[in-house]
Amino acid sequence: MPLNKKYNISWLTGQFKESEQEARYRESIKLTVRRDTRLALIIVALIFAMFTITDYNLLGDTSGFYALAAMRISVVLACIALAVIIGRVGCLSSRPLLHAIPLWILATGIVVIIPLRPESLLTQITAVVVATMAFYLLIPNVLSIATCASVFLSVGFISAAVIFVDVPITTTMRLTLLLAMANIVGYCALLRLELLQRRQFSLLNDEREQNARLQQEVEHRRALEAQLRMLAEQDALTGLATRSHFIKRAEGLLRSARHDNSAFCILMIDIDHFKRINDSWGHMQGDIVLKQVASTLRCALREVDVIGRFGGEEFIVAMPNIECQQAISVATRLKSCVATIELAEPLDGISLSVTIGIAVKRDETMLDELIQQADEMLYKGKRSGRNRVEATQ
Ligand SMILES: Nc1nc2c(ncn2[C@@H]2O[C@H](COP(=O)(O)OP(=O)(O)OP(=O)(O)O)[C@@H](O)[C@H]2O)c(=O)[nH]1
Repeated sequence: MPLNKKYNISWLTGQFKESEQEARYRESIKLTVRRDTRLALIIVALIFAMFTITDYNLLGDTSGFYALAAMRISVVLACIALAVIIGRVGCLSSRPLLHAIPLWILATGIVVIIPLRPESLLTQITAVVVATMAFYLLIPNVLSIATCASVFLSVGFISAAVIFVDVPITTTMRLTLLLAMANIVGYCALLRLELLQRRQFSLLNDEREQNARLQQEVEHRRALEAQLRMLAEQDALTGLATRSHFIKRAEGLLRSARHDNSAFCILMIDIDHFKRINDSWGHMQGDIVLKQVASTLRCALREVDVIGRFGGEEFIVAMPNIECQQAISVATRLKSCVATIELAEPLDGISLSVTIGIAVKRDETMLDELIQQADEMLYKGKRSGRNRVEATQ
């Protein structure tokens, strides 16, 4: 699809067909238009003022020269005043008719020269052609207004030439043709420029929208990734580490312990007769007990200890820098903490207990061996009557 059609740009005016889109575009070029308008006004004022020298050469110290000079000074002052106002309060690019005031002033100024200096007609023709080009390309404005101002200048100039200089018909026709050509070239050049700028604006907007969508997608994916990571690392019921995440972290602790030749223990903790709670009060109440035991154990451990849910009502702890006797004391404390848990209704009155098996690192013991040893100690404790701590020798 052609870009003009895709972006809804009129091929005749070079503007967006939708007024809102056009307003957005104008807003985006406001600063550039302001800067360019001021610059153009100052340049035009300087050029217009410079012609006073040729006026003096032609007219000398006459009243005609002073009338012309006064007119030139008014135009130059009007241009400078406008440049200052635009610098202070911003330009009127959103109101093209008002924004075109400099064009009307200049066009009128050029046309007024003819009755004041009829003999300079030939020189003025060049000035009108240059001014027409400047109206289209130098002084920023929308195509339709630039065209109106340029046509006003051309028609005004030809009319003044016919009325005040009395040019022959053939010269008038040549002049008309020349100015018509200048207008057509200026119109086509500005139309092309307007189309290109609006296409560029639309492409840039498309790119920005795509980037924003991409950014959203990236953020969404990141959030999903974090959610997945949490699901993989954190047990949904108790908030403790999942079995796989525990193994990963415990491996790291054991590696460091081997490297530093420091102590390391594994504790396997199992709630006693948990099935009875489920059977008597249902799984929902069982879940509440699991959560409470998990948070009690977590709070009773050090920051460096890693605790995970190994499965069902079984928890596992990796403890770095702790010797067997200290581990037994910790396990005994954990047992007491669990025993003091006060359950809410309907479980109030039930006292909980846990059995704990401890395995202590020997020189080259692997993690799975330690877990197995802790498990054996746990079942030794269960067989010996529960609510106990058993450790490898
Ligand atoms: N509510 C709840 N129960 C669970 C969950 N996971 C496992 N269980 C239950 O935990 C119970 C474990 O029972 P057992 O292995 O016989 O152990 P126990 O009753 O604690 O007996 P001992 O360990 O020998 O003292 C079973 O009833 C399982 O259904 C869970 O996520 N929520």
